[in-house]
Amino acid sequence: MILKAELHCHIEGAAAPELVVAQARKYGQDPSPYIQDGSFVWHDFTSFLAAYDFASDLFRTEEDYARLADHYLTSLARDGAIYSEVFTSPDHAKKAGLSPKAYTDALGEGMVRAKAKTGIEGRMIVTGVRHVGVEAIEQAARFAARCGHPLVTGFGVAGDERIGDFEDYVRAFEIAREAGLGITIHAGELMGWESVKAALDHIRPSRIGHGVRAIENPDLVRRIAAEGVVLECCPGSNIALKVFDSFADHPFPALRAAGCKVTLNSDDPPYFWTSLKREYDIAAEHFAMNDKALARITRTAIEAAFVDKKTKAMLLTRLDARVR
Ligand SMILES: Nc1ncnc2[nH]cnc12
Ligand SMILES: [Zn+2]
Repeated sequence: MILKAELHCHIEGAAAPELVVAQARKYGQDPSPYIQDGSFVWHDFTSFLAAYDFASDLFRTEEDYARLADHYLTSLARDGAIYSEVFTSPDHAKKAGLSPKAYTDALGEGMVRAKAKTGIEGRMIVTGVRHVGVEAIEQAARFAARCGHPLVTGFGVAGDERIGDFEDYVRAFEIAREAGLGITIHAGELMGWESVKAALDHIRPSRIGHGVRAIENPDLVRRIAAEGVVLECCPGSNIALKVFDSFADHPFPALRAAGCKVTLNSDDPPYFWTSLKREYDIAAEHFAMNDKALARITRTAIEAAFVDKKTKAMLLTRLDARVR
């Protein structure tokens, strides 16, 4: 099995429908508007967010979150992943009455449990959510900067890209950068190349969440390649959300051929009927990538990981031992 690494997965969005149904039962909620026949139901980005928020609101206690992280990382490890970064969302936990610290500690506990069973290394990227607002994003950055949790190594912004301006997030990212956190921001998913350019100009991230619509501007593609910005690509998500019509139309191969650093990620796997393993399978089937090329994708992800040098070296050694 090819060893894998993931940089872009929202932990609330990784909750399998069976787990969400069990949580709904636990809290006396009816999941049927959002889950039917064991599958999430939505039809566009707005209704996807509604299903996502419904499911997220069913994780309320520390044990709920510990189990969620343990469940997801353990399943990733079974699919050959040796490293996982997940986006965390203190705003979701706050709604359930859990402090950002209790929420983060709980997810960290789940990661420790998964590592004990499988060896998978996990890290957390605290995210602010665009459609919650600028003040909440800055609060999330301040929390990320001062929480001191050893597994919190990054800060990012996700949410509805159609809302808000990149300039508005500069302060939040400065707080995070000053604290030594890795920086990534969603751009070029729901919006076009201008959004990716604005993210680069204003936020100066080392990685972009998605970024795939940079393909609309060849100068921008050249800039991404020249600056070595890493793209957290999520092809299965993009097709499910109709960002592109089909895998044949997906720019992953073109971006890679242009010298951009690309990685493979699942985003919100059960919502998009995917998994990290399926993303690698998609790349093999639709982008004609052989095992060696896929191992190079894993290497790119580990090299771009928000993780200490010693752990990074250990992960690369594990990868190289398998590739040889
Ligand atoms: N695909 C996505 N884009 C933006 N924000 C998200 N939050 C969860 N999934 C997301
Ligand atoms: Zn995402």
